[in-house]
Amino acid sequence: MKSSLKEVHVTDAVGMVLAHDLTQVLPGKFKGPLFCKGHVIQKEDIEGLLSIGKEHIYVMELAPGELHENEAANRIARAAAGERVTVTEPREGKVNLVSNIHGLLEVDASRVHAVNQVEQAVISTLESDRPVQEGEVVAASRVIPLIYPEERVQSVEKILTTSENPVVDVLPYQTLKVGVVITGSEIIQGRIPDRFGPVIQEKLQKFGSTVMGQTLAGDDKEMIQAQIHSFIEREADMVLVTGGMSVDPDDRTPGAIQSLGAEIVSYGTPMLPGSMLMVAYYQGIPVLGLPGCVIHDSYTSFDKLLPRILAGKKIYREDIVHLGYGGLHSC
Ligand SMILES: Nc1nc2c(c(=O)[nH]1)N[C@H]1C(S)=C(S)[C@@H](COP(=O)(O)OP(=O)(O)OC[C@H]3O[C@@H](n4cnc5c(N)ncnc54)[C@H](O)[C@@H]3O)O[C@H]1N2
Ligand code: MOO
Repeated sequence: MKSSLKEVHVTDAVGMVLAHDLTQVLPGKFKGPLFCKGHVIQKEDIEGLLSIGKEHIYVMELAPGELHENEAANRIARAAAGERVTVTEPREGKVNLVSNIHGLLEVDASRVHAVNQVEQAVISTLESDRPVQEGEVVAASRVIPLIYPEERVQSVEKILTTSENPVVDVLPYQTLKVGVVITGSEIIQGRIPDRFGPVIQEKLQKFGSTVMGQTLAGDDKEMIQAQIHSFIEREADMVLVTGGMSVDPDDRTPGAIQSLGAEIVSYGTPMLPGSMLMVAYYQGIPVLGLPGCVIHDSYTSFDKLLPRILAGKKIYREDIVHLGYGGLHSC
């Protein structure tokens, strides 16, 4: 590095980079750093420096082509952030990316990996496709040394901006009208009360969507199909069919969805619980078969996929395949 030290009067030092830690000594009370090496001197620091007798300090002069860690981290964060993400002020060389909304985090993992290949550049994120809250820190950037070559920041910026899609953004949830078809002879005959409806209602409400209606179909394939059709005619944005997803002769849900002529993305997922889930699209509308475990397991493949669907993403076979790795929650 070509940076050098220069002695300056503190009143001329605003915006300059402190070259070493500055210790404050309050006899009998405190001894410790007032400012650390690398601190960028602010106007409001001057009085504190003068009050401990520091009229002159050593500052670090950056040579052309060198950046202070704060500026480097800031440039990386800005190049990564999408429109629903706010970049915070640098603190100790780290910049946070904060979600502006309650939504689904979208991270391009391949570009994150590529940035982290650049020597001593860091971008760290939460996992993609995860629900995040407004104000939640979703990613952070930094560089390792105090002084960092600008050309490396330029390489990072190039990687981050290779596509017009940002590397880190948050998708808002859409408000969907959801039709619910409850299967099971024990429910339609009133032998046991329905427990699926309230669970679904609560799960949808968390993301701002609503149940437009709920019907009972027993274990009758034609009735299940007719009720799915009826919801779609009434402009449902999604239909959920509950129960009857397993291998017993009375489990009619997969067959009913299949013989509608729906595009079946998957019957079965490699996530436990929730392995008996079906994801299909009929006339472009998501139709899901929900296995019994959704009632009693708090986190299943349905909970994993629902936020994606509500954020307007289509579920592909590859998304289902990827549920297995890290997808063992219980069995
Ligand atoms: N031989 C196999 N058996 C099972 C398998 C398998 O692969 N091979 N998979 C197991 C898994 S995993 C699950 S999950 C369940 C899937 O169950 P279903 O979706 O078929 O659920 P049902 O049989 O319809 O119901 C299970 C249980 O929950 C009660 N239920 C269902 N709906 C409601 C409702 N709306 N309200 C209240 N209670 C409801 C139902 O009465 C049953 O007691 O299959 C495993 N078996
Ligand atoms: O679909 Mo069962 O789906 O894992 O508990």
